[in-house]
Amino acid sequence: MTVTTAPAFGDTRHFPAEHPRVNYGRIGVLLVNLGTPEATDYWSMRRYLKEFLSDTRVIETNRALWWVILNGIILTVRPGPKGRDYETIWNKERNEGPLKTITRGQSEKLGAMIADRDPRIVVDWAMRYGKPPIAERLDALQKQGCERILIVPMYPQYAAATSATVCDKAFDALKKMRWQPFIRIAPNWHDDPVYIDALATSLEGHLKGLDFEPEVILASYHGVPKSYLMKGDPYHCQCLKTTRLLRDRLGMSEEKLRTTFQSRFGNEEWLQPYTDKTVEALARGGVKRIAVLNPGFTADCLETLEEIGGENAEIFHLHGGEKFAAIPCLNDTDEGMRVIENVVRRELSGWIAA
Ligand SMILES: C=CC1=C(C)c2cc3[nH]c(cc4nc(cc5[nH]c(cc1n2)c(C)c5CCC(=O)O)C(CCC(=O)O)=C4C)c(C)c3C=C
Ligand SMILES: [Fe+2]
Ligand SMILES: [Fe+2]
Repeated sequence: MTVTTAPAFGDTRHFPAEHPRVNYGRIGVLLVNLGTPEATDYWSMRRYLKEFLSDTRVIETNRALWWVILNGIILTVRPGPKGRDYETIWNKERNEGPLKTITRGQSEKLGAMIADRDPRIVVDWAMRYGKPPIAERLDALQKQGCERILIVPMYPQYAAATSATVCDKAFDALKKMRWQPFIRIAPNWHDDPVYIDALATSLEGHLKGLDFEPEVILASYHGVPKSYLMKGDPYHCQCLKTTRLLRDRLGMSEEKLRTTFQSRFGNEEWLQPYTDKTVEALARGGVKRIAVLNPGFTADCLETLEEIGGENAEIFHLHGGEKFAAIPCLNDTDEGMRVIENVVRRELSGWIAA
């Protein structure tokens, strides 16, 4: 049969009967965040931590030595207490971590926001560790006819331990595909004016809702070992730039809005100043009121809700601080969605009409 006009997506009328049915003509967008355990019990926590901490992009320590430390100590000692931490933030209604609930929400809202733009676009989401895995969602997008897929690592600042490992995993999956979709990777957006504006609007809104004015505001980012910076990872500089642009946008001084790094792991030196040590020093130094925001996290999770809203609030109060506010992440709020939509629309250019 001769095809005279381009078929609509999924239109298989022109396939000879003996050909397999193949969908085509669609464009996929895959939001990928870090991942979260499936449950808070010891074995679920252990499975999650094992997958996460076996990633050579996350832990760059000598393989043989790390295998002994991971299997001999960490996977025995850490799952129990960390599972109890997850319990405190768990979404009981959906029986999942908040990172998953929020990422799903972002994907659904983005789908609705760009459907009007081009009906060929399909939006989906995946997790680098745990479920749903990247390979499964890439496969599902391809089965729906996505010949082109934009992968969006959900990190405003690039780090090999986060953004690059998403790409590694996606390309591992592509290696097994006969008809590979064409792939684009969305770049990080640490200095995008839409992102800086969203952070500023969100922060101003939350500050207005407080019954106090913070003397100091910490922009706390997830840390990485200092050695990663020395090997050329741009993460540290991108975090500092985000805070600087936010400070400029809000007209705040360097004393008032400061960068810190949290979630230190192991004995190596990580990026400094450390959030917990800064919170303690501020309280000890007589500062009574602080707020902490997490510009590097696109979704609230253990590290923001429990570590900042729980642990660090406790440290502050324990050392004489009085008022502590943990500012929520952008999540799937209007401001947060504006940031994601802006990145996605820009990176789809050339694939969809301007
Ligand atoms: C040990 C090495 C780790 C590096 C390097 C690291 C970098 C890094 N992580 C995030 C974002 C998140 N990390 C989260 C949890 C988490 N991170 C580590 C370790 C490293 N992270 C561990 C072991 C854990 C699990 C909890 C624990 O055992 O302490 C999360 C939260 C996930 C959730 O389910 O809520 C996020 C998000 C970034 C952005 C980053 C480097 C830039
Ligand atoms: Fe982490
Ligand atoms: Fe730097």
